[in-house]
Amino acid sequence: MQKLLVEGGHLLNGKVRISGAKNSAVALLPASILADSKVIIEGLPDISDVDTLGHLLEEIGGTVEKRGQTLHIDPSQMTAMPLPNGRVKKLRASYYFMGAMLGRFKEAVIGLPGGCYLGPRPIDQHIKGFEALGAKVTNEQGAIYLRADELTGARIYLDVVSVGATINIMLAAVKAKGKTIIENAAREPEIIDVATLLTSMGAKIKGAGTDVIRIEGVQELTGCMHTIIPDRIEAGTYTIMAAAQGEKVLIDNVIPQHLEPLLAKLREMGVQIEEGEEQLLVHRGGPLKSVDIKTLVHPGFPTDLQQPFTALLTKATGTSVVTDTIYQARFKHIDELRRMNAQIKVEGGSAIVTGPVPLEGAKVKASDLRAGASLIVAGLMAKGITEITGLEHIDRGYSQIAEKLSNLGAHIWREDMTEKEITQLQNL
Ligand SMILES: CC(=O)N[C@H]1[C@@H](OP(=O)(O)OP(=O)(O)OC[C@H]2O[C@@H](n3ccc(=O)[nH]c3=O)[C@H](O)[C@@H]2O)O[C@H](CO)[C@@H](O)[C@@H]1O
Ligand SMILES: C=C(OP(=O)(O)O)C(=O)O
Repeated sequence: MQKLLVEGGHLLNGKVRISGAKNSAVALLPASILADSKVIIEGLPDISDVDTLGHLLEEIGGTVEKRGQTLHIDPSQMTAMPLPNGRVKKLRASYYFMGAMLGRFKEAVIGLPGGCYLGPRPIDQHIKGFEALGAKVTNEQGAIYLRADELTGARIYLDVVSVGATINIMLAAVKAKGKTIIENAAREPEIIDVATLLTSMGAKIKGAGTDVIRIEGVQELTGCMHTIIPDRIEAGTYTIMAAAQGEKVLIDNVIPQHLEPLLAKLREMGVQIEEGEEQLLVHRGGPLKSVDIKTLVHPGFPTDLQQPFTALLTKATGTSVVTDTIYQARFKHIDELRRMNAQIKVEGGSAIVTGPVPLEGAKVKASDLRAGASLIVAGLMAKGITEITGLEHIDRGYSQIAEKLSNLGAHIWREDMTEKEITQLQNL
């Protein structure tokens, strides 16, 4: 087991290249199940969620070959192998095996997913969608059993705007008989990316990226090649790091339009940002001003950037109010930031940040992926050394984060934990 050490106070300079999007990758890999021949996905991030999904594809009989950042997936020999336990629990996106296996085999057994604990994360809208398409769905001892004699297109109105439900229903519907309409669909760029892959495979999908998606079922889907979009949350995280501790940082391989709500807030704080076609240049400016943020469904401020942004707000002058309307309890990073001297209180479902305060290095634990990013942002600014444990969360979603930050001039490195430290951590 390892920990991450960050010696704060060093200015960031230079260029960082953004990897492929985690939340696309984790849907694109399961989508390959629907094809009858080889699917090639280029530009994948080097993260443990991708490795885990690759192993799950192998568990059901697929052949998965990694060549650099490209995966060659041969789904032709896959079967409806039940996956009630094991790796499915290591991440959230294993739920996409439900839609993809139901679409191909008309049956699936998938254990309830894991992923970041951000308060309750129900999947009732996924199940409502599968049932509307004709599947019988039961929950037996923590695994979801799905079976259909035939899948038939349906009109499905999502009661909650959900990324996972939108993609999962698309996966199940592309081979259903007739037309499916998903209303009140989520509009994230990752949904468009998955629809692009499915369309290259032969699916007929219109409206991905809007709140009404229309799918005309087809009988066969074939192999294809697809290049993933850049990770807007990773790009946003580095933009926040540059605002926190950068001198002149170029963020490369980014689609600036995907980051508009973040960029607007950073500019409101006084951060100088230049936008190129696929790049952002973040300059060191004067003192930062406090701002309020409220996370919303896309295209609002993304919940996945709330935690790293909260760390940046400790540097801003004044009081900032952070409200997460997607995950009201996504505040596990706050106690850890407080250990580093941050002045933040959670009141009435919002975090209230008072700044500026000089942060101090401390021993802290990442409770989830973006809490980890938040602690790294804080560690870069803090006086002294910050020791971060819980790296398994950070590694789910950030490709080579220590290497990328070291290249920008940060003093950050991994160390093996001693037996004593591991025992102490397990007893926490
Ligand atoms: C793998 C992946 O892509 N993860 C992202 C995805 O998660 P995920 O797909 O799990 O998130 P959803 O968009 O489904 O969740 C949005 C909200 O809807 C609620 N809900 C969702 C489904 C459902 O059936 N019932 C229900 O009530 C959730 O509890 C949450 O409050 O979108 C989240 C919101 O942008 C991001 O934080 C995650 O990074
Ligand atoms: C919450 C996240 O991921 P997941 O849905 O995979 O747990 C995230 O990426 O911030």
